[in-house]
Amino acid sequence: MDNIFRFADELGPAKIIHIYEREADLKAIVVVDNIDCGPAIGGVRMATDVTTEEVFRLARAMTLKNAAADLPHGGGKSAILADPKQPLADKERLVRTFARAIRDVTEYIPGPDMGTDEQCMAWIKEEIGRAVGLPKAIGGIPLDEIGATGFGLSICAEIASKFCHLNLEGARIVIQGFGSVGKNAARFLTAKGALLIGAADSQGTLFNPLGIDVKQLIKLKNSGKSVISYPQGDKLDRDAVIDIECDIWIPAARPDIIHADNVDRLKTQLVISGANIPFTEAAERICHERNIIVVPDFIANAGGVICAAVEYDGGNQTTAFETIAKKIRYNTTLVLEQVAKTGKLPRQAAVELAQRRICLARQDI
Ligand SMILES: NC(=O)c1ccc[n+]([C@@H]2O[C@H](COP(=O)([O-])OP(=O)(O)OC[C@H]3O[C@@H](n4cnc5c(N)ncnc54)[C@H](O)[C@@H]3O)[C@@H](O)[C@H]2O)c1
Repeated sequence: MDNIFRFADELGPAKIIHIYEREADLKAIVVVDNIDCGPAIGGVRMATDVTTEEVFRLARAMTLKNAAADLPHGGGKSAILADPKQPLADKERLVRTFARAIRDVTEYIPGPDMGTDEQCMAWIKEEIGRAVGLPKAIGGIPLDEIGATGFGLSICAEIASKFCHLNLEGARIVIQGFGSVGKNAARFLTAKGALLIGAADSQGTLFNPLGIDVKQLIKLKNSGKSVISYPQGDKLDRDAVIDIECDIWIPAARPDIIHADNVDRLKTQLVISGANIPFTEAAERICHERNIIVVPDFIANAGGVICAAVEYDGGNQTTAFETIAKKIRYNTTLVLEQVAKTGKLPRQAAVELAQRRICLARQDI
């Protein structure tokens, strides 16, 4: 038989639950990884092909992200094994059945993730009284609409740029992935004086060394078009975004985009990780050796979950922005100071920061 305790280590996971509800044909996995800092917050993913191992890895990432952000929350994640594009009435039935099935797992607070949205969270909240990432009408802070994660990335870039003697005013930025995270990172960074010179989506790359009008590009994207429909500038293929020389490169698309075989193509001083695990371990190490600072995902992109935690605590949008700025400013400084002092990899310094906070929380129990 499979070793069901194969993931167990000093942090968790506290619980792995497999749910099968025959009548609704619900198949789901819940991993509550660590609750030393408080009840676990983590998204509900809906996809047909998620494995227990993947849910565990995502839950562990939330443990580190929430602890690093010093939130009163542990890490968890869940998955409903189903097609997220099924008819809405069927999706609602499934999500509500899932909610009722986790009613007593009170140490897990569900949030939105790939394949679920604020409407799904509203159904869960109605069933069991707990969920984050809710619609505005029922007290939620619309984190994608306000650009919570992109805002956090801009704060992170502001601090990190000082560690590579870069002036954000006039800094050339390139963004891979122009969705919710990428668009808002561009919006907040250009408001601080940076110049967007490259942006890519799944259709291709737009390059304009003179600068791209971010408002116009966002309007174009929101109307359903690709970045390559922007009138001025060169239109290149999708992965050409990796080759554009710039000061700050922001991955905001998918995991494992930069690896040992393509990392040498990057010509930048600073990487602010918007996507989750956009660089492989080897690529992060190579960047470190080449003096390119790569700020780890769970430090840079914590804006969304910080916003969710503020919402859970009854706060509003203003409090969310203030809290994101304060926490990301503080953590980016702590991590990069450690790197400068010890020569450690930024990810190692960030993991140690998260682990220290979990240890402290344990002592308080
Ligand atoms: N939304 C959040 O608040 C949040 C928080 C933390 C982490 N993340 C992570 O950030 C990433 C982006 O999230 P999002 O919410 O912006 O998603 P999104 O779906 O809104 O946008 C993704 C964008 O990436 C583009 N893309 C996909 N594959 C690409 C490729 N190979 N090359 C270039 N562009 C590509 C898509 O065309 C799209 O423009 C994901 O990895 C997500 O897990 C999101």
